Order: sequence, then structure tokens, then C-alpha cells
Amino acid sequence: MSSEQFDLVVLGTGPSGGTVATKIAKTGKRVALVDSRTFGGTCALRGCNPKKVYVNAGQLVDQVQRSEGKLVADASVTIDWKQLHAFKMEFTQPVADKKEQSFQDDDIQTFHGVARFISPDTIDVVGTKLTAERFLIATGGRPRELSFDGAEHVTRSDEFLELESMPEHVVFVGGGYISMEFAGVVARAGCRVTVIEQNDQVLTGFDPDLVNQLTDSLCDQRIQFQMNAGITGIEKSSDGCLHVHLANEDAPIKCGLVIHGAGRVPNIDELTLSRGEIEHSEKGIAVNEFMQSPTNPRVFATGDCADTGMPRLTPVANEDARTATKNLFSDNLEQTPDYGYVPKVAFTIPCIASVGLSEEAARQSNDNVKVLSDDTSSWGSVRKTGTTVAGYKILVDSKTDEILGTHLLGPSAEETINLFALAMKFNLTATDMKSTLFAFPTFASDVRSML
Ligand SMILES: Cc1cc2nc3c(=O)[nH]c(=O)nc-3n(C[C@H](O)[C@H](O)[C@H](O)COP(=O)(O)OP(=O)(O)OC[C@H]3O[C@@H](n4cnc5c(N)ncnc54)[C@H](O)[C@@H]3O)c2cc1C
Ligand SMILES: NC(=O)c1ccc[n+]([C@@H]2O[C@H](COP(=O)([O-])OP(=O)(O)OC[C@H]3O[C@@H](n4cnc5c(N)ncnc54)[C@H](O)[C@@H]3O)[C@@H](O)[C@H]2O)c1
Repeated sequence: MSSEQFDLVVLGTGPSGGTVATKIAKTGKRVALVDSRTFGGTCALRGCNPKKVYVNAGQLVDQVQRSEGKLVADASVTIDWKQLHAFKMEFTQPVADKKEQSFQDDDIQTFHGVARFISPDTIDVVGTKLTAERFLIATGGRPRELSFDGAEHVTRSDEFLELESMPEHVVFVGGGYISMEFAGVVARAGCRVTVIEQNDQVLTGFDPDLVNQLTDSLCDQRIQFQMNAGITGIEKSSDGCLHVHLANEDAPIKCGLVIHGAGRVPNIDELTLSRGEIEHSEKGIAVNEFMQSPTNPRVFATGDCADTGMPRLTPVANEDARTATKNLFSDNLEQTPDYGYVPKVAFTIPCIASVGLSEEAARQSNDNVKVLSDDTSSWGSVRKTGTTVAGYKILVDSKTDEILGTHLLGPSAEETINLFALAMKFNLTATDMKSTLFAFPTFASDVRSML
């Protein structure tokens, strides 16, 4: 077994690991970077970026179809899944080689394989021992294991993004981000969709009233919901069809594909963390406010694998990375993350977005909550797009004028929410926002009418 010594070994090449490796290498430290899959991580290869290509296709078809007889004369557009996949590959295919080359250009030594701790200061990567002064664990997340019979027939999100055709009927397990985003596209591709959710709301974490407005509109578009539903098993018949059995239904749902959208968990099982004396739980690797392991101070963790209590999103992974970069070789640990108010967007059709407190949380912590809300589907800005689903809910402290939370549904919600994240981070009041001139006609200019 060969062995090598580094200042820093980074596990994972996603938004958090790759960034830290590059920044520390530029300070002259000897850095190694390990990944068990192709270089680039989830966001660039199997998450945000390729997903957005598919969502763009779905949104385009949706808008054209809604605009027939208004903006366009003929709405006969279709999604060719094979062509869409090929277009997605234009974005994902070059990533691994480009990333690895750029790491190597920065004198980072790259390793391929599963990293496992064999002691507090050494990992093994397929037979090579890497010893280091510091480690950064940034191994991300993976789909939660499903416990029902036939779970092996469920297609994971990364496999979904490699498919070149869609069957007539697609079932999604879970009604969170992944299912609701992909379901919108699959439906616009002409397939029938069933979303099976174990709870009584899909898209938990978003405003329930806006979610209901969204799901009501989706039900008209070949998407059906099975709420409070438990899957007891999936069987595959000899003709290749899948039969999804639900606890509360006699007849199984017959479909061609079942997609996993039932949540992700920290990807830490293979790391043999106990041998590295690294505290962890099912919520991820324990870290203090400096992103450092409390039980092995040479180890830091960032992104989806770290137990920070933050949403598992790319901007959070980026902020974790900024924090870890500052602290890894600092004599005085000082840098803590500044997450501000993390905006969340589900790229449904149309998008739903949120930043700050929910109405329920705001009312629990504040007696002066003023709720500003409306269905904006009749507003001119929305009608001009052909969209029929839009709304907002803004929570303001009636005494201080502070914006406590903002929830948006409709065209450009994914962009407009960032205005509120900025305003809330820098303590702009509702009156400050209302008195700001925004270019017209834009969706931002609606903000003045909302407040
Ligand atoms: C389908 C999908 C869509 C998403 N869309 C969005 C979105 O629109 N917006 C958003 O903000 N977030 C989105 N996310 C979440 C986002 O991708 C993650 O929050 C982000 O990638 C986390 O970055 P990370 O650096 O923590 O880990 P990752 O990007 O997951 O990278 C971890 C890397 O570690 C490697 N690794 C794992 N185990 C080992 C090991 N033992 N040894 C060596 N290497 C290992 C993996 O191969 C991987 O390359 C999406 C996720 C998915 C799955
Ligand atoms: N736009 C974005 O920012 C974006 C997009 C995709 C993924 N992500 C990230 O990836 C994570 C994982 O996404 P996800 O959609 O898999 O999870 P999720 O946590 O968003 O939603 C999972 C849903 O599945 C349900 N569920 C779990 N087990 C079930 C079962 N056996 N039967 C029926 N329902 C079940 C849960 O009740 C929940 O509603 C997200 O939490 C987020 O961090 C973000």
C-alpha cells in the first residue's frame, strides 16, 4: 500500500469540496482531492444545472400551450426526450474533465475512488493511504433507502436524468422538490403522472395556501396526487410494467416508471467515520459553528453531509465552503457562516418560492404579524404570460414594519424572491421596498403593489 502526505485532503468535488480545495491550493498548501464518482458533484452533474435544462423545456411547452390563441396561433410543440437528454449532456458531459484539469492546473493532486478513514489522520482510497494535517469532508447526499418490497424497481434522480424516453404513466414516490419539479416536465411531455405522498401536504417548507393553489392547477394537467398514502410494495410484471401497491387502495397503480423523490440523506456511510473519531448521526457529520468536527479538530465538514440544520442547497454549501476555507488553517477560529435568509425555490411550473418565516412560525414568535396576500392570477403582468396560477403572502411585523417572511407563486417567483432575501438580510422595511422604483413592466414592479 502506497502512502502520501498532504496539508489538506478534501473528500468530494461538489460546490463545497471543489471550491475549498481550489482556494486552499492557491495559498500554496499541498492539497489532495478525492471523489468516488466523476468530478463535479451533484449540483453540476446530477442536480440543479441539468434539472434546470429539463424545467426550461417544461416551462416553454407550458407557456406556448397556455398562449394558444393569445400570444401564438398554434401550440403544437412537443418534448422529444432523447433530444432533450442530448441537450442536457452538452452541459454535463464536459464538466468532469474540465473540473479535473482545472484542479490539476492548481497543483491539486486528484484521486478517484471511495475514501474511508482508517485513523484520525489518514484515509484510504483504493489502496493508497493519504495522511493530512486537515481534512474536509464534503461528500454530499444520496437518496434515502426505501424499505418497501420491490424498492429496487425505483429509479433515482440521477438515473432519471439519463433516460432517453418516457413511458405513458410515471409515478413519483414523495411530493418534495425532486418529484414536483420533474413531475411538471414529465406532464408537459405528455405523460400521465401520479405523485404519492405520505403526508397531507406536498412541498412542505413552502406556504400551504400557495401550494394548494399550485396543486389545484396541476391536477388539471395530467398530474394526480395520492395524499396520506403508504406504498406497501412494487411488483414488475413480465411485460415490464410496474405495479405500485398502496396501503389504502385495493388496485395497484400500473405505470412504466417509478421515480425516487422521497428525500436525501447525508452520504457518509462508506467513510468509516468512527475510525477517524468523527462524531456523526443520521443527520450528518457533527460540526461546530466553524464547520469543525468537535471530536476530531483536524476534520471539517461542509454542504449536504454536514449537520448544520440548514436546508441542503447549493448556496448553503457555498457559504459553508467560504467558512471552512477561512478556518481550516487559521490559528484563531473566528469565521462563522452568514447564511442570511436562505431563499428556497421549487422549480415547478410555475415556480414556488419562499424566504424567511412561514406564517405559522411567524405567528408563534410574534403577536403583531400582518399578512399581506392575494391571488395575482388576474394581475396584468401575470395574464400577459398566459399563466393562470399566481399568488403571494408576505408577513410583516405591523409595529416595526420588518419583513418576516415572503412566499411567492407564479411567473418569475424564482427571481423576485431574491429581492426579498436581499431586503431581509439588510433590514430593509416593507416601506423601504414599497418606496423603491423598479423597472416597469417587470415582475419586480409588482412588489410595490404587494406591500
Ligand atoms: C435532482 C436534484 C436537484 C437539485 N436542485 C437544486 C437546485 O435547484 N438548487 C439548489 O440550491 N440545490 C439543488 N439540489 C441540491 C444540491 O445539488 C446540493 O445541495 C449540493 O450539490 C450540495 O453540494 P455538496 O458540495 O455538499 O455535495 P455534492 O454536490 O453532493 O458533492 C459530493 C461529492 O462527494 C462525492 N463522494 C461521496 N462519497 C464519497 C466518498 N466516500 N469518497 C469520495 N467522494 C465521495 C460524490 O461523488 C460527489 O461528487 C439538487 C439536488 C438534486 C439531487
Ligand atoms: N430546487 C431545489 O432547491 C432542489 C431541487 C431538488 C432537490 N433539492 C434538495 O434535495 C433534497 C431531496 O429532494 P427530495 O424531493 O427527494 O426530498 P424532499 O425532502 O424535498 O421531499 C421528500 C418527500 O417525500 C415524502 N416521502 C418520504 N418517504 C416517502 C414514502 N415512502 N412514500 C411517500 N412519500 C414519502 C416526504 O414526506 C416528503 O414530502 C431536498 O430536500 C433539497 O435539499 C433541492
